[in-house]
Amino acid sequence: MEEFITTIGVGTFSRVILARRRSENYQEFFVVKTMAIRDIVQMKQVNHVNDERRILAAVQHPFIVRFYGSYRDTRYLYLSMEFLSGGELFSYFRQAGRLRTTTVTAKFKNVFFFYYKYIIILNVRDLKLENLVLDAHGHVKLTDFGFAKYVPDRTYTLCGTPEYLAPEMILSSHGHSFGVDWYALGILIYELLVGHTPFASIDQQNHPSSIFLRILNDQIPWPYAPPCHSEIIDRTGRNLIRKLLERDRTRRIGCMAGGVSDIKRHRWFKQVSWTDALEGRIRPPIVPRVDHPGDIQNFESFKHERFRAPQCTNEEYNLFDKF
Ligand SMILES: Nc1ncnc2c1ncn2[C@@H]1O[C@H](COP(=O)(O)OP(=O)(O)OP(=O)(O)O)[C@@H](O)[C@H]1O
Repeated sequence: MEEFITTIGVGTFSRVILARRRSENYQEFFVVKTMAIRDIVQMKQVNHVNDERRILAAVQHPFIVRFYGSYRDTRYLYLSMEFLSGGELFSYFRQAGRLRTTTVTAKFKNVFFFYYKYIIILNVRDLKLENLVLDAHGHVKLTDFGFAKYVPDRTYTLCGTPEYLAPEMILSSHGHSFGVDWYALGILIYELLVGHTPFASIDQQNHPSSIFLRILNDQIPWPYAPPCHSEIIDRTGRNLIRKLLERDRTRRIGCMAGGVSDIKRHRWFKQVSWTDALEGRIRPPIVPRVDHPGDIQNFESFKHERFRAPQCTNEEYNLFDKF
C-alpha cells in the first residue's frame, strides 16, 4: 500500500511529498514530486519537464538522486524518487552563516568536482545550492536539473540563475560552450566559502540588471573575517576562483588546451582522491541528524493541503506520453 504523508518541499510548479510503501513487515519511504499538467502547459515547460524525466531515468550516479518511476493522471505528473532525509545543503549554510574554510576539506572539494562534472555532461546550465540535498549520511546529491524553470521576468529568460551567469551569456543569448559551467563552478565555490555569491551581496539591491553589470565590470570582492581580519578564502582558493571567473572565455581555466585536467590539477584540489569521491569512500563534512527512516526534522514544514489541480484536456495529457 502506498500513502502520501506530508509535503517536504515546494518548487515553482511542483510539490515534493514524502510517501511510504508498506506491507505487513516492511516499509519504505520515498518522495513523489507532483506537478500540475495545466500549469506546466501554461508556463510552457512541457519540453523541460519531459527532459527532466528522461534524464532522471537515464542517469545512475552516486551524486544524483535515484529515480524510481513516473506516472500521470488527468491532473498531475508524478516522479517518484529516493528520499534524501538530510535536507537541503543550503539550510546548513543558513544555520552556520558560512562554512569555515577549514571545514571545506579536500573531501568536500572532490565531491563538488564530481557532481559538477556530471552536470556538465548533462549540459545543465543551472547549478545552485538549493538543488543539492543531503542523504541520511551526509552525501550530497543533485535533485533537480534546473532547466524546468518558470521565470516571469524577461531578463531571466537567459537560461540559469542570474548570479551564476558567465559574462558571455549576458552579452549574447546563444552559442555557449561548457565554459559557462566552469564560470558557475567559480561562483559556487565562492558562495560555499563566503556565504553569498560575489556579485550579489545580501545588503545590496539584487535586481538582475545590477547583478549583470557587476558580473561584467566589478573586481571579485575578497571579504575579511572578523575578529582578526584574516581573509576568508586562502590564496590557493582565490587563485582558483580568479581563474574560473576569468571574463575572457578563451583564457578561463578548463577552457584551454589542458581542458578539465587543468582544474583537477589545480593546487586547491591537491589532496583530492577522485576515485574515493566517486566510490563513496568519503566522509561527508556535514552529518545530518536523522533519527528514523521517515524523519523529516531536516525540512521546513509546509501545509499539506490536498489542493486539486484542474483536469487537463486529452491534448494536454498526450504531451506527456513518456510518463
Ligand atoms: N529526493 C528528495 N528528497 C528530499 N527532499 C527533496 C527531494 N527532492 C526535492 N526535495 C526538496 O523539495 C524542494 C523542492 O524541490 P523541487 O525539485 O520541486 O523544486 P525546485 O527545483 O527547488 O524549485 P523550482 O522548480 O522553483 O526551482 C527541494 O529544494 C528539496 O528541499
